[in-house]
Amino acid sequence: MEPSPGPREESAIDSGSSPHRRPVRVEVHGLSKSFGAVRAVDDLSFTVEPGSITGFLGPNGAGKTTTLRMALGLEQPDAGTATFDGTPYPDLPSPVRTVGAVLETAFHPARSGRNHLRVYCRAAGLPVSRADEVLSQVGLADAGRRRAGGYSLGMRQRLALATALLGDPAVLVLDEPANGLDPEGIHWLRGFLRQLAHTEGRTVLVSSHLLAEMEQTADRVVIVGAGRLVREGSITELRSGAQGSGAVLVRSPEAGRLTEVLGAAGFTVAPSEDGRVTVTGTTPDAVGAQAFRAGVELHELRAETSGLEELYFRLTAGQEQYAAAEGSRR
Ligand SMILES: Nc1ncnc2c1ncn2[C@@H]1O[C@H](COP(=O)(O)OP(=O)(O)OP(=O)(O)O)[C@@H](O)[C@H]1O
Repeated sequence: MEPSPGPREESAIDSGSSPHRRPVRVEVHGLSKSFGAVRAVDDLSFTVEPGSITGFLGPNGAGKTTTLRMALGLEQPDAGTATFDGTPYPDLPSPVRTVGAVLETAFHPARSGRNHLRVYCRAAGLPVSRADEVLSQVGLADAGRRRAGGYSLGMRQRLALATALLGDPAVLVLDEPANGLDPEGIHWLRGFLRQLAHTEGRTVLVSSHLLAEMEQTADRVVIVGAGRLVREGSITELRSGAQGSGAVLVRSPEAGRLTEVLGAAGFTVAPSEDGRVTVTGTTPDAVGAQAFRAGVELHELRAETSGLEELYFRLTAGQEQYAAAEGSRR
């Protein structure tokens, strides 16, 4: 958890639908960062829209944390910008009210969760009454008075979320918030993030290296590998291959001619012996249109639906980066 001190403001904040909170769009443009020979983030651009959950997906070492740290002004980029409605984090007039972040969870073990939050309130110039409000928001109203050192991992994650929510921010940036949560905790987190994004209209950016988790939580995903953008789009688009992300499976009694027609039209075609043809980098609509134009009979035409996990691995294959001394960084 990173402190995000802002200017002193003592006005009251309501959770839920605060009048001061307006939708904020996050824009990352051409962001790059190297650590020695490691290009952690490489000319990365994407956007995060209000009212939805965007999953920031990539294998270990893909550059997710570095990107989030740069967006929050904790790391200086070599090039590029990350802005919140056009303003970089360090220039926001009231950062704590605009962006809440959970990057790593560190608490003073002897301090109660409530005290931890009250310290943050004072540092950020927020009314200390916010501590109790956010504790009940994350379901820690009772546990808030106990020592944070005795909290379970799930409770720590909730406390971290509560800290991020103190300023009732329009944007939430969460780095692997489901790490170590049990299935019940993950279920709770999913519902909570949906409430924040879909009901309250906040902009939610959540990083993860697990596609399965994001598939159930996120509306959109930004997939990175080796610091570069490999795919950006909605889960539905990814799943259906509507953006040309997946493979299209076609079956035809004229597979040979179909292969020729599609090949001539510039598609990447892989015929198999049983009359099936796999076309990559396109959509069922485009393949169907070509076949129709050429008068080729089709018996089956569908997006490869089972392959989201496979697609993710394919997109990010071999793109993990491992630092020479992984344990010694940061
Ligand atoms: N402070 C640093 N010094 C040196 N190398 C770093 C530093 N921070 C990150 N790196 C390297 O940059 C690359 C990207 O790391 P980063 O932590 O951003 O990836 P990530 O996608 O968040 O991975 P993970 O899911 O493992 O947290 C890795 O090779 C990492 O070792």
